[in-house]
Amino acid sequence: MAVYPSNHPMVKHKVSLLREDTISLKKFRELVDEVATMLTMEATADLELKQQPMTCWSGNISAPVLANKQPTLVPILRAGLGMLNGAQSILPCATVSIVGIARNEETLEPESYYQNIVADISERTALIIDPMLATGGSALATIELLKESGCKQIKALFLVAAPEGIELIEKAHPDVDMYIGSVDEKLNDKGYILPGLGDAGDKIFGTL
Ligand SMILES: O=P(O)(O)OC[C@H]1O[C@H](OP(=O)(O)OP(=O)(O)O)[C@H](O)[C@@H]1O
Ligand SMILES: O=c1cc[nH]c(=O)[nH]1
Ligand SMILES: [Mg+2]
Repeated sequence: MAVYPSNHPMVKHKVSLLREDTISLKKFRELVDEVATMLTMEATADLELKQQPMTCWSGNISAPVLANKQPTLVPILRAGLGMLNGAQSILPCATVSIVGIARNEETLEPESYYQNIVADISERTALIIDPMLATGGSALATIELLKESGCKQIKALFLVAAPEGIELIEKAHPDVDMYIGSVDEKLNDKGYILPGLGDAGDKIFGTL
């Protein structure tokens, strides 16, 4: 298991811009998309390659291409959809396995309402995408669902994560790698990340 907080200055800069209280819907969506793209680059830096013979303008060569099927992207509805375009810009042939989970805002427990996992999940790395890792309950439920479905390798990408959520995932699923835009300070008494972004789903979809 490894936790990879991004060290890229542009990721840090853009996550800081996302925190601006008066940010517009358009700007929030654009920044979510941009940071998702950069985290996907970081999370896919170890994709396996194989040498493939091909005919090039200068003759026959052997060139590196992906050795395996592209990952399946796993957006956790709703907010995870905001990261989908950015992730697909790096992985244009990635399949999409959608998981619908809403956190019960009273109990903070994840409530699952939809799932559609690709049939060949055992042959693909799953990249969970969700802007927020708070208590970790939603990510934990998603990881368990993916493993029950036969997934053998899971990575999870979050724009902002609380230490509480990271610890929960680390303990329960030490084989899952986490790529994080910013590790924030803590959760407040309502389970929101501080300083955080507020409710990411509401900000992406304008349901504030
Ligand atoms: O780590 P947790 O404590 O489980 O909280 C994080 C979850 O909460 C948010 O989704 P939310 O339930 O608000 O649904 P939404 O995307 O529809 O807004 C967020 O996008 C995560 O999925
Ligand atoms: O800070 C938080 C916690 C859960 N969900 C969010 O969107 N934001
Ligand atoms: Mg929400």
